[in-house]
Amino acid sequence: MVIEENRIGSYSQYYVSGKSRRGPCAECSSSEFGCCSIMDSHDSHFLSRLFPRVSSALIPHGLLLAVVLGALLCCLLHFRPLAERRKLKPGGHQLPPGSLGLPLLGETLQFAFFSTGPIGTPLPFFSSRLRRYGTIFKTHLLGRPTVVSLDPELSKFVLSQDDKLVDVFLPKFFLKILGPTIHLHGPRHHTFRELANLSVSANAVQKLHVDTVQEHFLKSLKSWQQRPSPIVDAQQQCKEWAFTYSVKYFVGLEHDDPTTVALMRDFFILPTGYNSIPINLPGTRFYEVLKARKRIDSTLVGLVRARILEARKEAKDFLDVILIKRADEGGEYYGGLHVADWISSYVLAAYENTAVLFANILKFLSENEHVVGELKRENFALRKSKKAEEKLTWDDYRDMNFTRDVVKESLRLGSIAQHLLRVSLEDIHFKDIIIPKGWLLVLNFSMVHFNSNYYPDPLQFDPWRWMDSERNSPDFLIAFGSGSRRCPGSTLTIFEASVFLHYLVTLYKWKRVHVTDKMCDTLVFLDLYILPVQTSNSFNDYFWSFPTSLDKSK
Ligand code: HEM
Repeated sequence: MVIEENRIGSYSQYYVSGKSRRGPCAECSSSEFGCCSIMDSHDSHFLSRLFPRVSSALIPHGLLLAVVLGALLCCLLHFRPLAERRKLKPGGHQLPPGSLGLPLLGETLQFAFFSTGPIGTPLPFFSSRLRRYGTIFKTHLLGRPTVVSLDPELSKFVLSQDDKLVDVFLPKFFLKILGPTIHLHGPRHHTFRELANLSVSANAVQKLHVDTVQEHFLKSLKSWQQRPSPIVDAQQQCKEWAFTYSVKYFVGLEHDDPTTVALMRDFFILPTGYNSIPINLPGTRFYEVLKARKRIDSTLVGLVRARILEARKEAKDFLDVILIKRADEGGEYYGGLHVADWISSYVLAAYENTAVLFANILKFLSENEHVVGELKRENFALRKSKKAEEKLTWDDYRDMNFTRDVVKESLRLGSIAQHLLRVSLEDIHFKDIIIPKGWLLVLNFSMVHFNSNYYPDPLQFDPWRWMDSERNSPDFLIAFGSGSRRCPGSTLTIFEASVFLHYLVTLYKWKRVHVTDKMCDTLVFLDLYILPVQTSNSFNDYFWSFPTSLDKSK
């Protein structure tokens, strides 16, 4: 009988293979199966190294013993971190409570099946463990021992340690889909952030986006209205709106430019790769995704090269901002492919999340008539103070308090970035907890947003809760992450969504006719019945006054 070792990743699986029931011992060539010397004297034997003092009396029950020992080994290896915990106790730090699940697999399957659910509801994987273990627990996911944090303090602490105690965790195949920019460090990351400040910080939004966002919206809403059917696939339209606006301000392409259309087709293919099997063979989804990625890169590199030749002096879009900085500083970071990759990262980060936010807002509003009433009150009052075609100013936006609260509440209840993944580069000590080096950290925000200690009656869509000044701080909502990688697009996002609501409620009457909450974490698919408002000042022209046949289809 031989016990063999089979190492997979950092964890070990051991299995027992009987060479023969009554045959010679594979190690010492003794004639009896399970000879005593295996246990007692052959130091080179794997089992004897592990269990040098096992009594020879047990040996006649070799098979049983092998099974028991095998199981014991599995348990020992599986609970190896518990041993670490014992070692760590003297220092006063312990691993958090929780279960590491099955050997190797851990709780990855439970995570895959139960960490999705309809928008605005707690995810079962997290809520069941929250009940059992509290806001910080250990588990084993994606082949790694893991600590899950539903605790805002720990999550913010971890995010403040980016590039020091932790690093972003991304499966390798994600980098192939998203491009290397998503994983920048050090000076390259600083340059990337500086560019973000120049183009989407609060200052930049005031200077660069106030008019263009509105012009783009009005064009898009008009095109919704010109469709043959008044029923609009809101999810798709929001995606197209958010995408075409990103492409406009990042590289200056108009929404109907053939290059925009080609880029949009390819960008919309990329997210289908997140759940694909990463096998790059013709006919697989992953292969199609990588082909789309290549087409995007070559189109963007072409745009960058053409713009370099144009050499504009004044920045009209993000690409100009980059190229002016390139001319000032030069340097290795500004090669065509790097610049193209920065742009594609921005476009991806900007359009995907914004589109989901818009669709979520529409869903929540369609379920909360009283909120729409208050939104109309605030926005019609503002519209009344302006001439018919006059655009909103930044000051108008600052006055749209309730509208912004609707956006924040939608970010809270519909948590878009459900969790961020990090890996620990060193042992991390937080209060009495230790997170050992090499462990995965899952920082979940949706459960923080559902925590009644922070948000009374958390499942209720209640924009008024944001009127409370204590809660009204940007730190309280962690929809945009925290620390050095906190989303640079937060101001732009809230501005865009507020403007979207302003024009939607003042120029259109609309109603939800169909919605599907698929079993996926961040998407809601809904159709809207949308009509232009005849007289934009009419408060009574409320959006429920639709043909009865449509009312029934709700
Ligand atoms: C609803 C809208 C949005 C949500 C919920 C969102 C959420 C987030 C979160 C949570 C992060 C942090 C990722 C991490 O720490 O690993 C992030 C990063 C980022 N976001 Fe957003 N985002 C949104 C919109 C935007 C927009 C409009 C832009 C573009 C202008 C943008 C650009 C970025 C970029 C470039 C990063 C990477 C930052 C870095 O690595 O330093 N996001 N976003």
